[in-house]
Amino acid sequence: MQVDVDVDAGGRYAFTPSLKWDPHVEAYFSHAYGASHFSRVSSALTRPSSYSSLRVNTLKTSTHLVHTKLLQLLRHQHQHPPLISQNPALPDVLYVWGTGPHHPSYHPHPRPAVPLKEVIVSRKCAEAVLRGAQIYVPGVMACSAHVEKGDKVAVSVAIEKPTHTGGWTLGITRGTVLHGTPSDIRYEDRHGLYIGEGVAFMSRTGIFRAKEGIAVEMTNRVYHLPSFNDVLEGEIFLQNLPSIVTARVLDPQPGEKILDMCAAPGGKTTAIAILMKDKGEVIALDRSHNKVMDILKLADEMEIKCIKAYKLDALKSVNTSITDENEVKSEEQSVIVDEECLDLTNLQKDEKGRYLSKAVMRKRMRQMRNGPGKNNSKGGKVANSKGFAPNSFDRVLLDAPCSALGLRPRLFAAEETVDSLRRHGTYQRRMFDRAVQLVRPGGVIVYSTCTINPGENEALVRYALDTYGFLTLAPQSPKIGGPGIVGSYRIDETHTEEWLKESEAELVQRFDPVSDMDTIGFFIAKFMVGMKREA
Ligand SMILES: C[S@@+](CC[C@H](N)C(=O)[O-])C[C@H]1O[C@@H](n2cnc3c(N)ncnc32)[C@H](O)[C@@H]1O
Repeated sequence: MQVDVDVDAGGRYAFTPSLKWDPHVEAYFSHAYGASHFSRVSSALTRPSSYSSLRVNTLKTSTHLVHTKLLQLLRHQHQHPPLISQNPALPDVLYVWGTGPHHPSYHPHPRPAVPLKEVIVSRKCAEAVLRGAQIYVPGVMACSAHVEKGDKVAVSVAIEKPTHTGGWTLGITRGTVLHGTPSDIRYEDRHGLYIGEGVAFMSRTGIFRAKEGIAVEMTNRVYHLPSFNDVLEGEIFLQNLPSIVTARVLDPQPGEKILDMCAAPGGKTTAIAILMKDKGEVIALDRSHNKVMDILKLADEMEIKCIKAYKLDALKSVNTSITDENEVKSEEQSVIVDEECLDLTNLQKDEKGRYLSKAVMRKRMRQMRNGPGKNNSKGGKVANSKGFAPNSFDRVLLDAPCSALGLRPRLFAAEETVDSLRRHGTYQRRMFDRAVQLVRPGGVIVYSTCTINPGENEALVRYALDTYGFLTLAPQSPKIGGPGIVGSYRIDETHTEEWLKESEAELVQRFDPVSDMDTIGFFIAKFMVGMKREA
């Protein structure tokens, strides 16, 4: 009989990650948070939250009913089912509690002195595994020789390292053989980066030959978070607590017209529509075709009718030349055409019988090809929009694309520099300008991000209030997060980034990964729009 043995000499098989930052970014964040608090934030980011929050689709069911169904399901699946709890401030939300960190014991090879069988996964794969996922084929980078289906394997993570040219790389050729000895690739680097033990679902050869599928099923994890794939589809949505709060802060009312400027995959869009009891109009934009498809799919699953999703660059969302602000330009019908299979040697004719040049033929094919191809587009119908007339929305949500430095668990952050963080800020200000144009006087704008970077949060609020005299910060309900950051930071001789004034700090919500709420890092600001004057 094989026994669990703690093979962990010297903490090699522990999980004790530490997040590396660009030194200038670290200095900037240490100034904003204080060095010791930032060090705790940095460490909290490497762990998943201790619970998953589920938002109930109250159009289809009730929180009580979902609670009962989940209890049954979890009791059926687990010997010690996870705890489920509720927050009185958020009646449509259930928390399902995970456990960890655990210290798995790894099974040694049956023959003494033969090293453990091991698998190294990519950093992104490991982050998903820490959130409860299994290991899929593309995530495996290296594997011991002779791993067979059913073998137990110790799973560690390879994290990016700097290249000579200033970039970052995992530095492992996919398919590398591991010997379990110090001569192995990244042997020292993986010390303290073991995320658990699993059972190989395929042999080593299968793992590197297959294109998809589960490669390793995790059986013994550092963190246990229940997975809700395909569970109560359409009735629940797995969503971070601050995102749930954001939709409530927007406070959409039935019958209103709402714009969600950066909407995919539709978590907040659907939350907004449910709060409106599916009455009114929620316009959801995203610039990616596939992501608009995701919004439509989610709305369909949840049986929500009031959402209209369009593929549109939010920077081009203001159209001063149209009066019918919902006018739709065209519908892209999915046609799957594989360019490589089309014979470009046979010249084709246009509608008037003229021969087309190869360049025109290629362009036409590209336009037709919505199936999986070079643009990776999913098949399906997505509407384009010409944009919307100024002042045409009661409320606008700008859940901006951002550096995402609040997302957890995160095992690598050093790719962001002070310059790249500033570029996010510039992009967000341009988007915010469009939000200001599109909302009606008397309306509301909510701005949110999932980053801990004050340059994308408090600095945006400073820009908004200093640029648009008709905007004021509005109190938020529910208020679960903490205050914003007050002060400024001198980035260089020519540029100082200004954050909030004392009187403004309590009006925004900052979700701190270190706080008792144990959430992702997140920021919400709510603006009331007065009578508009030119900025
Ligand atoms: C933070 S995510 C939005 C998450 C979403 N609000 C939710 O809660 O499910 C940001 C989204 O902005 C989209 N995006 C980025 N730039 C954009 C642009 N210029 N116009 C429209 N969408 C954009 C990205 O494709 C991404 O889906």
